[in-house]
Amino acid sequence: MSSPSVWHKNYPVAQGNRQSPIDIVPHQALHDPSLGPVVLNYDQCTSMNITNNGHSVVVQFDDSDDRSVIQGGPLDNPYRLKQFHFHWGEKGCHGSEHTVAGNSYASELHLVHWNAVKYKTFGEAATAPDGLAVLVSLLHKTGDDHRWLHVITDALYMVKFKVSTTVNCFNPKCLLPSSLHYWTYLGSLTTPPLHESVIWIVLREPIIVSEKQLGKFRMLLFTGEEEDQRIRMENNFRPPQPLKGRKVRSSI
Ligand SMILES: NS(=O)(=O)c1ccc(O)c(NC(=O)NCCc2ccccn2)c1
Ligand SMILES: [Zn+2]
Repeated sequence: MSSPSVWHKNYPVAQGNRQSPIDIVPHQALHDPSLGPVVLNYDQCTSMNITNNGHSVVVQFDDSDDRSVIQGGPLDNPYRLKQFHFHWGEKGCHGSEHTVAGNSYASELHLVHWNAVKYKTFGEAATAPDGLAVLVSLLHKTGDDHRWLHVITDALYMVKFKVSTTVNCFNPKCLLPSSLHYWTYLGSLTTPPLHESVIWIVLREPIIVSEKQLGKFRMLLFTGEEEDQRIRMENNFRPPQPLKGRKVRSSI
């Protein structure tokens, strides 16, 4: 598992001008009245499987048509939902990738979408400046269980190693906060290949999850069943990157 500090050796774009994540400073964000609400049209049944890919746990969706899309807000086209995944720490309130006024959260959910109007495949979109849109939900650890996150955390024991299992009819809308107020800025993938192709939409309101639910993410392994070394999957987050003059806009 290579660490973020050495990524620039193989991926020079790691030191580029629109890298993610960033620290969001709310009072420095520009309120842009032209920014409308984000609209989520997620079809109930396009989820397919949940996979431990050795870097995170990913729920993949059928993106062969426009049944599950995000549109509006900063987006000029509808973007198709392809997958969602999480980033988390090893304890406490560290583990999110984006921070807010220097404060990090215990975990962060990324809902990854691609611009299927302008590009033929996800791979092509992933290298285009307006190719991807990632919707972010910050996970705040307090006490109570999140009533829907357990659907995911209860499946994690099945993907402890680098394997996949099916997940039917999971609508990720249930993992979002009640308010869809957001900050938005132009950035990149937060893992190699770090392509600068992401329009980031970070929801302001965190969702509340429990220590128990977070603990289930931390029992995942980076390693496969056949490997003799067992390395716990934790701290799979990149720290905030330089803003390099970018403006963060807010929807309210
Ligand atoms: N974290 S993120 O920016 O939302 C994001 C979204 C879609 C992606 O394909 C990726 N990156 C990704 O899949 N990279 C290939 C697998 C990988 C993941 C982590 C480290 C090294 N390689 C990141
Ligand atoms: Zn991510």
